[in-house]
Amino acid sequence: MFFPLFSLLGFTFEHTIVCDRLWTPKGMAMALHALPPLVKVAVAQMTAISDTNANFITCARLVQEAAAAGVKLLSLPECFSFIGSRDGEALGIAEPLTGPIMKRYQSLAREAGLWLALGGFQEKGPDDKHIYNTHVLLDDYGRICSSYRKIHLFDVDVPGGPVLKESNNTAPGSEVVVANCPAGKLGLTVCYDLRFPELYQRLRFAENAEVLLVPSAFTKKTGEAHWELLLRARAVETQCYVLAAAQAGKHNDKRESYGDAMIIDPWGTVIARLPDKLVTGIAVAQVDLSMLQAIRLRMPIEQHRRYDIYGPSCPQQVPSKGDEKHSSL
Ligand SMILES: O=C(O)CNC(=O)[C@H](CS)NC(=O)CCC(=O)C(=O)O
Repeated sequence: MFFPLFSLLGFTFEHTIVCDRLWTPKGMAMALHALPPLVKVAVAQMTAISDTNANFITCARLVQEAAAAGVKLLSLPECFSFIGSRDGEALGIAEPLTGPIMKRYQSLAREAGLWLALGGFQEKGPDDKHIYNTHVLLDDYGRICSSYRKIHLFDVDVPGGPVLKESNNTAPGSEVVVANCPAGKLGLTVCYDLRFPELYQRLRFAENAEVLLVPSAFTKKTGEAHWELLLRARAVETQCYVLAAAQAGKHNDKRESYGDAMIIDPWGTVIARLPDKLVTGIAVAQVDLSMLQAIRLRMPIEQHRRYDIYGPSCPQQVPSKGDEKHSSL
């Protein structure tokens, strides 16, 4: 009974839920407010190289394309500004967030009038040997709203693929970051973070995120095996939208990324993806927060959690009594 009903996602389903909500006191209160508007969002796919200017030109084109399509939030992939061909090359181009590279992207967001999530910027690090891999959110005036420094570094000997040791040149961040934007409450993450569900659990169940950003530069090998699987799992288990911008194709002789940028809804359905895994472009979809709320209301996994048995994956997850943040709709 339950699942066939759920499979009717769409206007009919949404309408049913909206009516259902009216029967609860909170639903009544909600009915007095307008439903959350549908907001167009997009993810970008590109092949960054070791030339910040060339990459900027590509990003500017994608931003203009997004603005022309009425997009309010565009997510650019990890390393949108630079992918080096030698180990440690990124150290040479790293800048503080107040530097000229960031200024150019700020102008881009302001001129296009859209929010721009810069999925992994080479931010000058704590010492000469390390950068931060920083996800920066710009608003539609080009102001820096939030920044998140990648906390899980990719030190992996990929089976059948390259050995990468991100921590050689990158220092990890230490904070979980959420930020409000017109598309909802964003959870900022980067690439390899995707493999650590505890972070996403915290973003949803402690920080109340609604849209998870996972800008990436996945390796070809691991992308083939895990990319879509992990993204859809994160969407389903958090009941969030997932925006996954991606690097794609050959950056240089040694480095190749998987591509397949996509947008997933809170039911786990891929609602937009680049038609070709290797093409440069954007994929556009609408974020519908009333649909997200409907799913959370009908399947209240937030209330069904048994922290008393298996413990929280982070202490912040345990709701304190009367904490509004943790109550369902
Ligand atoms: O090194 C740079 O230039 C920028 N950083 C990256 O591209 C990072 C670290 S090497 N890549 C990943 O995290 C891939 C994760 C991945 O592929 C997986 O989890 O399977």
